[in-house]
Amino acid sequence: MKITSARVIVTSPGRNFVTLKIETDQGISGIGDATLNGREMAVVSYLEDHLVPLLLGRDPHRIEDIWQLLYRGAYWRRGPVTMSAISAVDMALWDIKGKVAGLPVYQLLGGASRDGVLVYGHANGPDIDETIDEVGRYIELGYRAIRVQSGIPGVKGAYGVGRGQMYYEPADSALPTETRWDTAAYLNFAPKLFEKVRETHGFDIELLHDVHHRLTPIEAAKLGKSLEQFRLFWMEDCTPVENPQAFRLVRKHTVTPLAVGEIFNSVHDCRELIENQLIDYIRATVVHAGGITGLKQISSLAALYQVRTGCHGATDLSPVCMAAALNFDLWVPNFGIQEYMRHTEETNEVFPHSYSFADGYLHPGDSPGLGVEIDEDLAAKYPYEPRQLPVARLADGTMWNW
Ligand SMILES: O=C(O)[C@@H](O)[C@@H](O)[C@H](O)[C@H](O)CO
Ligand SMILES: [Mg+2]
Repeated sequence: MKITSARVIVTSPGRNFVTLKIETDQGISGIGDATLNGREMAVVSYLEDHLVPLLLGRDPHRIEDIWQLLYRGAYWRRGPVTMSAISAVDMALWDIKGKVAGLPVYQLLGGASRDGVLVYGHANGPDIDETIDEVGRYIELGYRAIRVQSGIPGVKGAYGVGRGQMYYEPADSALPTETRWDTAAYLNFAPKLFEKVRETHGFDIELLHDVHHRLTPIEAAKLGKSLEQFRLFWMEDCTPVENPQAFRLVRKHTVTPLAVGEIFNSVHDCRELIENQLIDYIRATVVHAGGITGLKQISSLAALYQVRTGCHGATDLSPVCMAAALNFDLWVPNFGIQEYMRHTEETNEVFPHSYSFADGYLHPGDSPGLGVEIDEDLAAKYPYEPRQLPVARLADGTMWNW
């Protein structure tokens, strides 16, 4: 079997997605997600200019060998652009292997370890009352785990608060939107938010919260401590992770479980946090961490330390990534939870898929391969739109972490 073509498709049904399609001499094709939010075209160029020529004529069954070729062969290892490109190739090859075998990819990985994949949805609102109503709506929809984010009085553009219901799209304009950040206001507000959510909705539902890199380690420790009584499933990205040792300080002060890793792109980024048991959930995901092959390396290391997976699943990860993540999640022994931010109808039409939601769980379905396709005619109707993620500044104008 030989790869005869590899094409990059950029489409923007509400937001930008980059998809790689690999075709073979046996008429079987596979697709992979290569979306890097706000930096999409860098990955398009990496794929078209540097990887596609390397793929032509190769045997698509040699997934591991091609992964090693692209990883080692670049000389310049790792980094989000390189690893998103490698991820797309890896996903497309697993898709092809599944289609040849006539099996969903989770069967090739070792089969299902569970009946369904526990997911968490996003409830958010401009203030506490509306956020609490949103949590109620998610409970009615059947969710068992819900991420809660709310607007904060005096903070312009708090992270995680959407402009409409169900969909949250932070990359909202061609040049970054400027938001404000106020740590003191947030630290006062967050415990009040969770107190009200627990008061209204009780303790039977799992609650999660994303701090989105906004705090220093000691502030993060303080927040974790003040939220302990509300028994969060996790507190995410509580402080920037360039220095993993910062998490020692957080850990020393709180038993609120910690989740990190949505911006990681290799097992090496995860190693120090995992080996020192500084986190409870690793958030690396298929599209940014080297595909299913990269994620297998990460989850195997994590399993040794009882760290569980909690793959990133925001809407900037396309349904192709979601399908791959769900095949991985259904198999991976040390699964924790999967993020599930719903895509818009337009996006779902461009990427028809076999995964489905019921009772708080997603299932990848049993279509051969990843269980997702791209409707290329429809995709062509939504041209690329330059969009970047927002930035955040403090009240005095100092640049902060968005
Ligand atoms: O946990 C999450 O889903 C996030 O932190 C994302 O919304 C993140 O901001 C985006 O994926 C950035 O592209
Ligand atoms: Mg996050």
